[in-house]
Amino acid sequence: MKYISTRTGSAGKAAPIGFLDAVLAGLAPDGGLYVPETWPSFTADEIAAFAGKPYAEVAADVLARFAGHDIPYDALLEMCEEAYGTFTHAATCPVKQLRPGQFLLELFHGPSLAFKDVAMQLLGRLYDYALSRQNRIMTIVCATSGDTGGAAVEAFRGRRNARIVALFPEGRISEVQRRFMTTVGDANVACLSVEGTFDDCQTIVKGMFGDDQFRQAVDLSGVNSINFARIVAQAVYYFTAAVAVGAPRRPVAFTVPTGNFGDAFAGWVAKQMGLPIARITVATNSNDIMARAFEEGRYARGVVAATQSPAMDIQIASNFERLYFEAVRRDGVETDRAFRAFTGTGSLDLPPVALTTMRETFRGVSVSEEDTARTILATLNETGEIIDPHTAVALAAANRSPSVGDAPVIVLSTAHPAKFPEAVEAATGVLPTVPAAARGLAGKGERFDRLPADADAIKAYVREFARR
Ligand SMILES: Cc1ncc(COP(=O)(O)O)c(C=O)c1O
Ligand SMILES: N[C@@H](CCOP(=O)(O)O)C(=O)O
Repeated sequence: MKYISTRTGSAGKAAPIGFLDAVLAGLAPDGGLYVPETWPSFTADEIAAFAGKPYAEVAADVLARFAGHDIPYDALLEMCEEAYGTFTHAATCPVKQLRPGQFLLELFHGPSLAFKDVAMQLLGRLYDYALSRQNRIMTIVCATSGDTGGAAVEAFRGRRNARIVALFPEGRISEVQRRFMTTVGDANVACLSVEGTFDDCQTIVKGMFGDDQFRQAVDLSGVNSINFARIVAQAVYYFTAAVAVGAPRRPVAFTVPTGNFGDAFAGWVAKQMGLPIARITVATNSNDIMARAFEEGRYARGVVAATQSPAMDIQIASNFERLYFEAVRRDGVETDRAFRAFTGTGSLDLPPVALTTMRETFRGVSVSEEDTARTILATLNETGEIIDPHTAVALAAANRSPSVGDAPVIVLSTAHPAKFPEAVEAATGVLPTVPAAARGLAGKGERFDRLPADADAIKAYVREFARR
């Protein structure tokens, strides 16, 4: 299995590469994102056979379709078993019924209490596998609106073959999110509070990949959802959840709280692989670029607003480029043109045929702050569940969306409410119970630096860190 860039055929000319090379590369040298040359698939019988299997086995089966000959199956299975052994729930990502036909997929039982752990715990092990064989130490730089950073720090802290720098937007993430990153003492971890938005951090990280000299000097890698392994690992829970509620015998629908569009795109990947997904509802807060794109046919950047679901305060959704590439029939030259134009003007009109293709799977719903808070309260009153504000955005969107036939709706619950105690308390008057992973964070000393959103200053910081 080879991987190509979404800008394949453009002047940048990125050559097809294998799975592990694509994992370590982050962004392609032409600025595009890696996708497999063809999408592998499962038969309905193979999908049905996932029912009742341990999560780690399903993960290894899905990953094996993408890893090709790069990693033997036994090694993959061992990595998956180790990765999901760090989760505190026996089912790893359990499905819980909320109401008739409506389910929550709990993705927050990992070490940093957010869905990012599902992929990141695996990535830590994939990097070890690849880099120890190459006797190489890479520098990972990740941009975070709160959760990717904590999960990445948890996954890579103390590893010999990687060092990690997490950039987070100053004052725009919750205290618990920040402490998951800043309270670890490991020498291979650095955290940087950036005076800007998540979009500023993400643009700076992408710019680093475009700077050949810098990329080589620090041996740069990226674990944001630009990394294709993140997407594959996140596709796994679409299979396990769908099978738990009756797929492939019947189609299912998903509602996904969305920022960078990695998680929703992972659902699209599962559909490509044969999972009968009737619809993926993309739920956003008031940073609604993705909801507007599907509803209005125009992908247009707005100004980032701070909300009670801060991890979704994003106005440039990296993974939309992967969907666009597919919707324009894998025309890399057109994708390159479109996303260069978007970078320049901040807006992109979707070609009608591409929009029609996207709407075969996706619809967008934007949810207000009031509706988010109301949903947290109503869910507690009606079901006894305390949900976090990101999950509430998705649940509010699901409650507002017409059903697709009798397809059950699975709402992705992407973070533990204890990561956002202020928002939960404001909505309900109740503080969520703090799980063991977050206990004691408040009493630990923090270690982070501060810089303006200046690419050169941040590159100099990363260079210095990589030299240590
Ligand atoms: C808790 C939570 N929910 C939802 C999202 C949005 O996911 P994505 O960026 O994959 O769209 C994020 C950030 O990625 C998050 O941290
Ligand atoms: N919401 C994310 C933003 C980065 O998303 P990623 O999936 O591309 O890593 C966060 O919490 O950091």
